[in-house]
Amino acid sequence: MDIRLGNGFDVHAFEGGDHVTLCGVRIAHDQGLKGHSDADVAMHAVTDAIYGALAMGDIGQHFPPSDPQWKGAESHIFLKHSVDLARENGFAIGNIDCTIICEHPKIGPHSAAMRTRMAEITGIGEDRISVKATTSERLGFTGRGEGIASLATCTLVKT
Ligand SMILES: Nc1ccn([C@@H]2O[C@H](COP(=O)(O)O)[C@@H](O)[C@H]2O)c(=O)n1
Ligand SMILES: C[C@@]1(CO)OP(=O)(O)OP(=O)(O)OC[C@H]1O
Repeated sequence: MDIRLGNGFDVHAFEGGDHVTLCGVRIAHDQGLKGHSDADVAMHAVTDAIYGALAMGDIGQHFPPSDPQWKGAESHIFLKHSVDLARENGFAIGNIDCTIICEHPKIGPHSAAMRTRMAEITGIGEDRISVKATTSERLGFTGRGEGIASLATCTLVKT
């Protein structure tokens, strides 16, 4: 069986605002995330994990931050592109595991909605999608509340 493993990592800084979007779910917050797109740091990490498993570059190569077309874009566009690319190359997504690193907002109350939204976009079952969170114990840039980091892993299985 041909199984591919991919990983992704992304960081976005906080700026002024009243919400963040994580895994496609809008969460009210006293700050927003800075980015060319909607700055969905978690969905970007998942997207990069899929590109990584395919050995087909990264999100910035497919959607350059210099391209005004992607200004304010919703990140489901990027995730869907990576999923379509996987299918076109004969792969199905086995599973996705995403970790969000921040002190605030608390992710736990939103993780079910995040899994549901990612299942809608990827077309795989929620039982194959994990969204977890951790603080960094107040250490480093996430610990100081300067931004949010996210890690993701995925497997692709040859169909
Ligand atoms: N932004 C966050 C961070 C953490 N959680 C949940 O709290 C648990 C404990 O976090 P520690 O960093 O102290 O290990 C963690 O396992 C998550 O369940 C969260 O929901 N949102
Ligand atoms: C997503 C893109 C789209 O222009 O912009 P950003 O929202 O800044 O996000 P980043 O994680 O820096 O990835 C680069 C770009 O592909």
